[in-house]
Amino acid sequence: MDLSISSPLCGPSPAAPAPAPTSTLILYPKSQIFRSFNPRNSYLSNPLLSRRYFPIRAQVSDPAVDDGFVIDDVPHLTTFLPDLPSYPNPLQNSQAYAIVKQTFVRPEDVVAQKIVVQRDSSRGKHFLRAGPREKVYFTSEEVRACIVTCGGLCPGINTVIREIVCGLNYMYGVNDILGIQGGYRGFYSKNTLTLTPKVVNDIHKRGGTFLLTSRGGHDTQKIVDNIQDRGINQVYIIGGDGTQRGAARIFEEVEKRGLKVAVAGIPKTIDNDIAVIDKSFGFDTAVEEAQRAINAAHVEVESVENGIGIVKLMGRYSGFIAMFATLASRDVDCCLIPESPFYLEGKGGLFEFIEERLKENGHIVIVVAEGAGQEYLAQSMQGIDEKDASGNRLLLDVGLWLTQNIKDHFTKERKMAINMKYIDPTYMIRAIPSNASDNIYCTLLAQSAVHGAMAGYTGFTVGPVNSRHAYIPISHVTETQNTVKLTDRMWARLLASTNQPSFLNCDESRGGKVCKDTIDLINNMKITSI
Ligand SMILES: Nc1ncnc2c1ncn2[C@@H]1O[C@H](COP(=O)(O)OP(=O)(O)OP(=O)(O)O)[C@@H](O)[C@H]1O
Ligand SMILES: O=P(O)(O)OC[C@H]1O[C@](O)(CO)[C@@H](O)[C@@H]1O
Ligand SMILES: [Mg+2]
Repeated sequence: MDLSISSPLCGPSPAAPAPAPTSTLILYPKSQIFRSFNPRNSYLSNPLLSRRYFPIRAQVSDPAVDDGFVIDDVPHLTTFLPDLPSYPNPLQNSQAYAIVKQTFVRPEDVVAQKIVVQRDSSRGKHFLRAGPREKVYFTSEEVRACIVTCGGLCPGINTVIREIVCGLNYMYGVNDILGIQGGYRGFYSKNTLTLTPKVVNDIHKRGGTFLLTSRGGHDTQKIVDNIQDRGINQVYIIGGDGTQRGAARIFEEVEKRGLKVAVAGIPKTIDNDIAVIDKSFGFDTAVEEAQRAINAAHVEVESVENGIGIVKLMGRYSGFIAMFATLASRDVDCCLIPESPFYLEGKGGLFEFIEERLKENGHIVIVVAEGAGQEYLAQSMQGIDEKDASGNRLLLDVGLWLTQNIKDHFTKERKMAINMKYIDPTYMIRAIPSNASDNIYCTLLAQSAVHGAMAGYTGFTVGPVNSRHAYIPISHVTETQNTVKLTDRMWARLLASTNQPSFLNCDESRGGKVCKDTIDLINNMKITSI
């Protein structure tokens, strides 16, 4: 099979290398795009304009080729429906876009994942820039779109719903939009809602999700059967890492059945545990709301003698909310997160630190992410191995455990009078409407998703990469979870701001196993000093 490509843009390219077992890499002259494509569609007129390749993760196989410019491309409907007609984007007649210098994103516009580079560093991974394209693959009349929200709540979900509806209607003249109620199971167990700009007009002022949500219930076959039976051809899926994994299953089944259905994922989670994107929507609102709880705790404990305030925040596996809320507040003496084990007893332990702070300031505020210390708790509590309907581990309540242990230690062992205040605002910080900046973020996300689906992209998650919205292959968003890196400067900033113990120099007698895991982790990162 002749894999050489003649591309008018850059002249005859060097013969492509022998095809790799899974995908073939086409090497273009310097600074051109490296793409991989499925040998099935080996003919490419001009890869910058043609969509006829199967974009799998591109990898540069020949370091001699130079700058390692790689695109992590997203699937397009014409990948498996090669004869789909395209149409001029109606935005070219839109008065709103009339004076925009460059209305449409060019096919070669990409967003770099790495922006801190050295002169000779590899250019690395790039994603397609989000935004309207010159050509669309749906007429306004043929679009039958649906929106579904899954998983835990997060500020801004209703704004995303609203802006998908308004974006489809105002920008693309789409009038047939369905709301799937109650998460994934709603596809096959609930009636749909008809969504119009009027119906969703003010939902962004309320927290929660206008469409209801759920966990569990993802039955790919039943969901795609329902999409097919209802004649739905655009699916907007708002949810976290679990939801995006479900969206990837739906995309794969749609492609297997050869259906003209664009599947667009919009990442959502209060925990900010989704990889690749800068941060998830609603996160800033949640951090802002957490300030109220931390401030209340600080006021309470500084008004009494030996006041000990504990505030538990969301964060099942990732401690971003606790970390950023601590950094924003500056009234926090110690921040405990799932990624950084801690221990209570003995030298360097939490009890020792609390006593020092009480002597020094007369009060202390501790912020703890709900997922912190779970292994440690399990050693002293009847560990539960229960999971929620989606398979997420159910947590032991670290807030109450910590409160009880601190109270016992100081009143019974140290015979010290303390004033303990425990505040648990977890659900309060995720059930509120999004703030102004998150509302704007949600609007950009929704519009990017609409532009992408109308342009025929599918199997993508949309989100900001270095502040520029991009289309990311869903599978790459769910490959890893976004967690706080103890070796990052941000965590160092936190430790410097609270001056809390690092809890890394402990021995076997005091939960040494937990700390040993951390030391192993740090050693594996080849960190020479703590
Ligand atoms: N691996 C998977 N494959 C298919 N569907 C999945 C998968 N993981 C989760 N889901 C489905 O996605 C939906 C939401 O998942 P989950 O409850 O884990 O919340 P989430 O999307 O991770 O959001 P959050 O973390 O913010 O609560 C559920 O309906 C669940 O059944
Ligand atoms: O929404 P549920 O089922 O109560 O689960 C709570 C979990 O959801 C999240 O808010 C998001 O995953 C976690 O922070 C929290 O642990
Ligand atoms: Mg999740």
